[in-house]
Amino acid sequence: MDVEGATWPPAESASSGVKAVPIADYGFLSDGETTALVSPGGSVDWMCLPRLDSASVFGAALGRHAGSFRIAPSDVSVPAARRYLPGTMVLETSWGTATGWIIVRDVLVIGPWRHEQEFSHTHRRTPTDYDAEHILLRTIRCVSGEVQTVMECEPVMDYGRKFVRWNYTDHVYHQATATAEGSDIELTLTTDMRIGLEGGQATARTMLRQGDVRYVALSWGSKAPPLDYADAYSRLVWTAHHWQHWLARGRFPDHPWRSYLQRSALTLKGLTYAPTGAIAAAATTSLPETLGGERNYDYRYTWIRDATFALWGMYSLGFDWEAVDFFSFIADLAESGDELQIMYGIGGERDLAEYTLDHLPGYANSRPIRIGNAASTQHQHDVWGALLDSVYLHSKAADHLDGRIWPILSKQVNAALKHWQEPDAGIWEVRGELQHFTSSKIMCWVAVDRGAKLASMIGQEAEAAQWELAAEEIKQDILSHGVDDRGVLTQSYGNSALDASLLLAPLVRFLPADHPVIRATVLAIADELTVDGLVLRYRVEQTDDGFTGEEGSFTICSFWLVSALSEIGEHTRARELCAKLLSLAGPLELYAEEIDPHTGHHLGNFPQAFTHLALINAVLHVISHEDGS
Ligand SMILES: OC[C@H]1O[C@H](O[C@H]2O[C@H](CO)[C@@H](O)[C@H](O)[C@H]2O)[C@H](O)[C@@H](O)[C@@H]1O
Repeated sequence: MDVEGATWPPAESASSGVKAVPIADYGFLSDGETTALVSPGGSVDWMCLPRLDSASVFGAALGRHAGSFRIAPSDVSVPAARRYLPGTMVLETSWGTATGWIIVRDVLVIGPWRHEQEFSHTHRRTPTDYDAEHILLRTIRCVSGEVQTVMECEPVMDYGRKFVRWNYTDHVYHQATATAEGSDIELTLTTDMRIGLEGGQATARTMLRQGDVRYVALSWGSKAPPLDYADAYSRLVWTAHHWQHWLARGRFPDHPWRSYLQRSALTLKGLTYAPTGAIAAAATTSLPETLGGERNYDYRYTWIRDATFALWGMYSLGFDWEAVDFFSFIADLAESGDELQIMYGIGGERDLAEYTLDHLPGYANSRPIRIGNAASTQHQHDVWGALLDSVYLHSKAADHLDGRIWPILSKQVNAALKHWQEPDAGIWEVRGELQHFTSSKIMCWVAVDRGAKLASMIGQEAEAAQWELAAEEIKQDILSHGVDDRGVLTQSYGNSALDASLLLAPLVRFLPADHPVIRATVLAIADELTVDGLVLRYRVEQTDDGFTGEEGSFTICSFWLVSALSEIGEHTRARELCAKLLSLAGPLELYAEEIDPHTGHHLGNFPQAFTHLALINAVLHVISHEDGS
């Protein structure tokens, strides 16, 4: 962790006096298998190996003794500038010192597909042309003057519990390996700097002069690391081009807000676990929703809801291959015969039993740190609608429904029909008493409505007619029990609380956007469920969600409000809110789950798919109105 926070010196750890890095100041790296967070101070404070949901090897974001990997000038802790190389996931940090300037570039390396002689042990989807190389590469270039530069690599395996032992290899002073008892991970550090081994730390200190270049590669797989700068540089360039080519597949409007759309698309792709097609909800666990509070969860899993909504966002930008992979992931799971869970491990694991890590202090002393997620065994009745809607969207455009998917889908429609009258934990996964959540019932309507449309698309007319009738019955039930005296959709049957999940009603076309119930609901949420214009999920004092403490505004809900305001014709309000939300992005245009409406600080796991997918939908809504379409 940085000793000085860059733009936000917030919560101070009582035990250490060290300031936490503002969550949204982290840079996000991904190779489609694992992810990393890099602080403004040049420290990799979060990386889990070999998968993004494995135990961390760098865990300083949750406790400064849990491992970090820093490259920076010896005497400066705040960089001059940071950016992604345009259209890529290559992070560039520029450092100005009293004596000169260096530029550090960080990347998780992707190279050409390399399983030619033997099958991959992890990939289940159709092979692509590219593959993660399992290398975290950091390059340094001195562009003027001279700069004393330090590298400190201190991994601690198993979330900071297993200290490593370093050993040199035959590449004298230029390569060393790190292992820890009880851990399968072997790390190899290769560099053209001279490494010293000090306990659990591999370090280098060197004076770089104008024109000097250096690299450091940390690798953990079978692919050989670069042995010289030229090789390192060409791998960085290959990876940069890979991201740019991927991005070029999308359709982005020629608009000042384009970069937010592009960063969101890259982030969603970066949260995708390429071997299976699963999309993780976020790259982290237990970044807190309230500083010092207990609302800390593990998001490194794939929720059907989050992932299918993400595909919705990607689809609007022209990306559809990711959907094919994700549907195949779902098909693998569904064909095993068990009921569809609301979430899975990114490798398809069903058991995500939750436990806490009590040895870590947590981000800004926010405890507990949770691994696993107890919500995985919940009944959340929106899940069938989320899946059906996503498949419908993709099938409608292609005018084709994959034969493998149909039996799975019809099973989900029947599940919605069987359970829609029962209470559930809802889209917000409350851990209090089950309720008749109105938004869950709306999503059951979505499941049956889309099921009917898909059935008709493939000529199953009898089923289509039956489901159309059933969908209408659900709709009438909602309108009879889930609307208050003001004509506003309520959080649950018989309870007049507001809930931002009802902003989905116009977005999923439950009722036409000019219907009085939709207009009243959107305006009530805009006026009564906001703090400084930012939307809360619900009022914590009105909702038994099973936790204590406040939470910030939920950014997905604020972006949903932008889309919903657009839908009901409140274009000026929609645009103003959208502009405000974009102005609250992190310096690298990334978002966590929540924003504290009083301070603008980002809270919760990071970067979060939910926020980025809703951003895409909101921005496209606003831009399409500007275009007059
Ligand atoms: O509010 C309590 C719940 O918070 C988390 O769930 C939230 O994040 C999920 C992943 O993005 C999202 O699908 C869900 O709609 C959100 O409410 C947490 O994962 C739950 O365990 C927790 O009960």
